[in-house]
Amino acid sequence: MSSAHIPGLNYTSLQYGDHTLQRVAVWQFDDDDDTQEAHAPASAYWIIFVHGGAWRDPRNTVDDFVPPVQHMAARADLPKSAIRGFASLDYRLSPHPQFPQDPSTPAKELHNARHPDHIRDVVSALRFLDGKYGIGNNYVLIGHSAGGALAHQVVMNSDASCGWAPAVPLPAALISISGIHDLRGMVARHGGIYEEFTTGVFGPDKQVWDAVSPATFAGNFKDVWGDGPRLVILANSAEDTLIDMPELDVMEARLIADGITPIAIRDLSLEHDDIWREGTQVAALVAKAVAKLQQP
Ligand SMILES: Nc1ccccc1C(=O)C[C@H](N)C(=O)O
Repeated sequence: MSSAHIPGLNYTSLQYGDHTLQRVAVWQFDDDDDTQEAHAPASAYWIIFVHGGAWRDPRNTVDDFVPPVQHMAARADLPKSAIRGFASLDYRLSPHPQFPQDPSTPAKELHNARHPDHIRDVVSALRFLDGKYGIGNNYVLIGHSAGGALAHQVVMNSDASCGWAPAVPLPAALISISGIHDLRGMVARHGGIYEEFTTGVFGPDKQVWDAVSPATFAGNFKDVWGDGPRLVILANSAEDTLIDMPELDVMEARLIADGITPIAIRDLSLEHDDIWREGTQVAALVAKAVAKLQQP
């Protein structure tokens, strides 16, 4: 029994491509079957997670969502009637200097991705889930750290200025936790390892960094998102030593400029990766999003 098995939930691991990392983990309530799916109320949501790890850290996986799912499954304010299922997306990773791979590593296990491979995979995974479960726009997309950049990029992908992959239905709500939103600003403030992974993933051209960064997106978030609730929650922890508050501030200002007022939460607790590892706060943010979406 893997750690991904959670009491009361059915766990499935599915591949959306040939690479071992092109996989999604899905948890559904035990008594759900496809017939009931079809009759789920319109105000029930899929809760979909994109893990972080600077686009490259092999220690971050689909399993990062297990503690939050455990907490969500136990919350009275997230009843089965409000949740269609939980999913966690993996995507191909860039090389990590601390985890070199043997040259004989098969292609389907190699970590040699470069932008836009990561976002293409995330969009492919969403298309795969939509095809299998008919999700449409009825989902809350959560990203942690680099996953926060990827979650915003799912929306940006529908704009002609990006267009990395064929468009997919956009989420009803987006939650970016400790999200990376502005590569140029982040690298200017911290340099070092931040510059190393940014250059490794996106190359050295800062104009490319601006084009891919949610805070400096060439389009307009409200326009590209179209109709729907367009709910955004940005949440950071003051105890996070990897992602600082300006990374949230700049995204909040950007969304307001585009006509979307996000909910900004600056008082999460815990260190960067302890936020998902502990899980309670992620579950609470999802409960907040679902409550907002269900407000008449
Ligand atoms: N998510 C981040 C955000 C900002 C700075 C670093 C990270 C990292 O994930 C570092 C990771 N441990 C790495 O070595 O790739």
